[in-house]
Amino acid sequence: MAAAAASRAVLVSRPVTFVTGNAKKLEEVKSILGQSIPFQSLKLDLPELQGEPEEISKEKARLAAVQGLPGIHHLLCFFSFLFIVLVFLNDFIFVKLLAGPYIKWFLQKIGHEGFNNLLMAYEDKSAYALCAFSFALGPDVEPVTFLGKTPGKIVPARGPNDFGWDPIFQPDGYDQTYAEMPKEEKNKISHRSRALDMVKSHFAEAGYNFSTSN
Ligand SMILES: O=c1nc[nH]c2c1ncn2[C@H]1C[C@H](O)[C@@H](COP(=O)(O)OP(=O)(O)OP(=O)(O)O)O1
Ligand SMILES: [Mg+2]
Repeated sequence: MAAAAASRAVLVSRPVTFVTGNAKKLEEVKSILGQSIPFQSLKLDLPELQGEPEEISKEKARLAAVQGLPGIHHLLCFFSFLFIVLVFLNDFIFVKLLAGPYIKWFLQKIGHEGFNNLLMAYEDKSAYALCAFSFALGPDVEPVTFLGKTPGKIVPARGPNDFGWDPIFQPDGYDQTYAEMPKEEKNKISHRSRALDMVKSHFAEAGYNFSTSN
């Protein structure tokens, strides 16, 4: 009883460590979470892995726990991984492999226009934005993963060009791209906020009462 209370006290007195090198992601996480989960950020140079989103996310969390938090098992470690996957009725495999985990390189190499050109041959421009958070309690604990998804389509770039593929992604039910939307609006419906909702529920169910820490 006392031991359980003690270990919980350790948990609640530690902020979650959110591992990312991307300032824009961090900015969004800050405004989505507000005061609900105290966190600190850590920039680690992790390999950009390939494979299925959930597996990539889990493996990166595991690597972060080993690399960034050696021996500190009770510190919470978090990793975010996000990408966009284009889905076409008949070309699912092709397009999924084309973008998805490789979105970062695609953007660097071909840009927004290149993406649109690539899709010129297809009538269906549907896409979805996916966010995966994996939460590792330590290097030897299997990480838990939370996925958030927002469906939409790829359009010619509109809006400020200050965050990745925001200008070419228009969520379903909106006539603005992510980039054109006010930040609060994007944060209400984004893949990232949907994944963070699940993270919050998980912490609430597990009884981590972060608000009473420190
Ligand atoms: O909401 C978003 N709206 C627009 N673009 C976005 C979003 N979220 C990620 N992105 C971009 C950043 C990067 O070009 C690629 C994901 O790659 P990804 O490895 O997850 O990001 P990153 O390397 O910049 O940061 P990290 O240190 O967390 O790995 O999609
Ligand atoms: Mg990355």
